[in-house]
Amino acid sequence: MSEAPKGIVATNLVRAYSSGRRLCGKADAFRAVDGVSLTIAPGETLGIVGESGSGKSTLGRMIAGIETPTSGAVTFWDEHYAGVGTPQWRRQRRHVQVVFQNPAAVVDPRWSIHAQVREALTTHEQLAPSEADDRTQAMLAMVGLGTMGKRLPHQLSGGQLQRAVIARALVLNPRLVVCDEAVSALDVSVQAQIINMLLELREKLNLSLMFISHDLSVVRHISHRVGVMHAGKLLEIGDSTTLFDNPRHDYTRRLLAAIPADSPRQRRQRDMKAFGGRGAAAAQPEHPVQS
Ligand SMILES: Nc1ncnc2c1ncn2[C@@H]1O[C@H](COP(=O)(O)OP(=O)(O)OP(=O)(O)O)[C@@H](O)[C@H]1O
Repeated sequence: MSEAPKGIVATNLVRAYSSGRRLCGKADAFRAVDGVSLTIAPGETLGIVGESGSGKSTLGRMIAGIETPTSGAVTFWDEHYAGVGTPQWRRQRRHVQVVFQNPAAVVDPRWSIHAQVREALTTHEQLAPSEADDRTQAMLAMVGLGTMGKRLPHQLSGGQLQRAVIARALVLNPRLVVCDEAVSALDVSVQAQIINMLLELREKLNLSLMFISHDLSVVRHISHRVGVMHAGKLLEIGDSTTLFDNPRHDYTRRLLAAIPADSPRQRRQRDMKAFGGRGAAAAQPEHPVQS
């Protein structure tokens, strides 16, 4: 019997940047990410929270393989990331996709969304034109844009455009999607629709998700486990319910204090209303990894 897939394993990741100052004649460096180790299992959603500047996006970029760590390593289903730009890296890139906050910034305003999703697919796979069209259409239908493929980006709402960007990421059948503030720019009701769609697709495609967000209630809702970043370090990481109900660290308690204080019942009602009653509990990861 083959061994169970291992997902993502990050070990002691450090990313140092120059602070722009010189100390005793030497360039001074600070660590945006400072010794972070974590795992994400197949099918698991790991939420990452922390104040602005705590290193969440830098960590996400290293996990996605688009930023090279100063030290430490990421293995992706047992393979180390190859150097950025190498042929091996290009092969690995299709398995990990990133969805950022502003969809308008990452689409080509002159191309229809069908053309953009199709192009992502045909860049990585040699397909007969009709098969490329069929798979593109099926993916657009999966994100609720089945009738909108011919539209240009400016003919879509912000939420529809983010769906198109998600379709472009998922058409390659990635194993991991890093969502960096992926719903933060959207209206609350549209956020809930996109989150519900991600939850459905996560189950359908057995996706691993790294979900970086300032919005703790969304993170709580979508994540199996949550990590708290502060000044480049992972202060604590654990099961979502335990971390939110019983944080170990003072900093986490202060961060959680920013969530509107409502009772568990009110919270459930709010979640039911916004998310149709589904959440992290709806699907357990295939191979949960304990940190
Ligand atoms: N390319 C870079 N060069 C220099 N410093 C950088 C670079 N990228 C990020 N930083 C710095 O690293 C630190 C962490 O940044 P990062 O964007 O990872 O934080 P964040 O937690 O995602 O913040 P936010 O929630 O505001 O997006 C910040 O102090 C930032 O200014």
